[in-house]
Amino acid sequence: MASAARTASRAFLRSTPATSSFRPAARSTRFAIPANGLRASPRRGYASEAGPEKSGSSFGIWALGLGALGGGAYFYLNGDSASSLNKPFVPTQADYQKVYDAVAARLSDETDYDDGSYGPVLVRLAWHASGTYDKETGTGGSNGATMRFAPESDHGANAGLKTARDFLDPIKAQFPWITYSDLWTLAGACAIQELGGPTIPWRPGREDRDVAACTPDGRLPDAAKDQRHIRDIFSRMGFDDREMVALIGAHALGRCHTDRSGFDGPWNFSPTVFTNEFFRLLAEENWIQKKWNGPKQFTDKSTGTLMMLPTDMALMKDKGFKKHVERYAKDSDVFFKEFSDVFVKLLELGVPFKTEDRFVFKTSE
Ligand code: HEM
Repeated sequence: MASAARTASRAFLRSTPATSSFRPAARSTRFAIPANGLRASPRRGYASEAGPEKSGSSFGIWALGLGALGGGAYFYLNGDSASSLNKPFVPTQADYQKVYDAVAARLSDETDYDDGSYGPVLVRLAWHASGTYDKETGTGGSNGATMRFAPESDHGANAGLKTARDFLDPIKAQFPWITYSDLWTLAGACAIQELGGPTIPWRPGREDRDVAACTPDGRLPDAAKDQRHIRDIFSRMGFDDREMVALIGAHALGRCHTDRSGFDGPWNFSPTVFTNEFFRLLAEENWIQKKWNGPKQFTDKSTGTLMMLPTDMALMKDKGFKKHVERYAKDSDVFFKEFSDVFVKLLELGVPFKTEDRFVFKTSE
């Protein structure tokens, strides 16, 4: 069970600040909130829960009206249990919450993997799907889910992500109306929330694209490099120093695998709980180069069981980055807030949304 994994993992925490369990008060609301962060009235915006299934013969007019309004309606003509044959299916916030719940349930059921959760690899899938964005050309980003296809699936940086894609296949089969690109990003938001992180307001609207939209290799960061490389890669996506550091704080979750990246080990003692431990350890531990027959990485002097990548260490070498590492190490609430904002931005890069409203999913108990 994910909650059991969480409990076990929390026991590993050495000195997580009390504030690390911070959750914004809005996390349990099911209301849509607009992109500017202000709360909107319930059921406003993207799609009404009173869907067209109920409108019978007026469907044609209804659908035309929706199209004219650019309402982002989806038409799913076969197979969903909720919609009878040949009637359109327009997903509502409640439908996306069902997808969220199914991902959360699967996370909670499938604990016989890595440190007890597929959550970290789902976060990495959402990030690698989105982090190919190039603001100059408008190419890449989460719109398209082109990592389903070679050559993108075979890019070195994406090694191991088939595990995450396969994990989501039964969810896609259960909710065939959702696009892969919406599903992968929704699952990333779900994993952050379910692993104790901040709420990640999310909105639908991504469309799957074909193999022709695959991005060229080399758009994702190379962990062996330095701060210049981090700035090159992340400013191509449109992020500033503060946002770059906040995003890399996702290394609170998961671990490196020798058969994927070549690197080895977790960044902290609670790899299935979202915390600011990555920053605290980066700022406070004594990190030494690991002696091994593998790529250059660093290990903590105290226990020799944790790891940092060269790019993680670069965050402490660079003045512009270091001040944010120290801010986040000191204040978990600030990290949670700024991570949420920038993760939302990452998942939305280059997506031609038709709605301003975002959903805040209810986290499982
Ligand atoms: C300089 C930027 C970054 C570099 C060089 C980098 C590199 C890596 C590497 C080498 C791994 C290990 C992969 C494996 O062996 O399984 C990894 C894992 C991971 N990364 Fe990053 N990463 C970066 C930024 C990010 C960002 C921005 C996020 C999310 C917002 C992220 C989330 C993760 C997660 C959650 C894992 C753990 C996956 C697992 O446990 O399977 N990373 N990263």
